[in-house]
Amino acid sequence: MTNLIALNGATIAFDLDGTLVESAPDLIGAVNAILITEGFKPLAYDEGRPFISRGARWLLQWGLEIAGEQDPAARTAALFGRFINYYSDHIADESLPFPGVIDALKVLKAAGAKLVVCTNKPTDLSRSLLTKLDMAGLFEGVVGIDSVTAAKPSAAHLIEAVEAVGGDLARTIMVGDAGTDAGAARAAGTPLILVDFGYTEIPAVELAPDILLHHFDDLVGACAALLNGPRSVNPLYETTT
Ligand SMILES: O=C(O)COP(=O)(O)O
Ligand SMILES: [Mg+2]
Repeated sequence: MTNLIALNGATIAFDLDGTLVESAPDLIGAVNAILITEGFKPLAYDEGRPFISRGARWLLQWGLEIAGEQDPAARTAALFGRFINYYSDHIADESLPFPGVIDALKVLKAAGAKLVVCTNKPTDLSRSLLTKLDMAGLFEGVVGIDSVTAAKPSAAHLIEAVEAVGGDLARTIMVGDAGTDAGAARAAGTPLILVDFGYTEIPAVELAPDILLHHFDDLVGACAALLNGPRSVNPLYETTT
């Protein structure tokens, strides 16, 4: 594949869980490790995956609730530290980058775009996951929930992530999988690309992205179209396969 494309001055901000990385197996695996040691039935994969964008604490509480715990909030508070320790030790046992994402990120970077991770996962866990998957070097910054004044869907998260890498909000695109990402992009006034294979209760198409992505092979073209406008895409973007 050959791509001739200019994205100098652009910043592409990426959600992590469900967008860059299929992290559901290890997140749900960690919930289940805790549930099982506490004598509860495990959470079925399909009962957990759509809700991951609500965060790990919510997922653990959900697992406890549907297993029959009478006071899931209090039990979650008691077990959350152990859950995080377990997850941290198993963060990349089964998690994998989504197909085509690494090649797409390399092309965007080579074209001059700054890449930043804008995630509601804590920054240290995000860095650890990306390092273990050999993806950390692709990003100029990793901005987790603990590194910002307000998390997605607040605009502040996206704005501060762009600032962290010296980017320009007016030349930024948000790429995500869920309502939190859509909310941040809309609030910050940036274009929005959503993948349709991530973790969301509301189908991505119903969140009205500017572009709905079915595969990362289409990411570079989508970014070029949004940043350069349809008329300038053809001369700048050339693909031969
Ligand atoms: O772990 C979470 O809370 C969700 O993370 P995300 O923002 O990368 O999807
Ligand atoms: Mg996500």
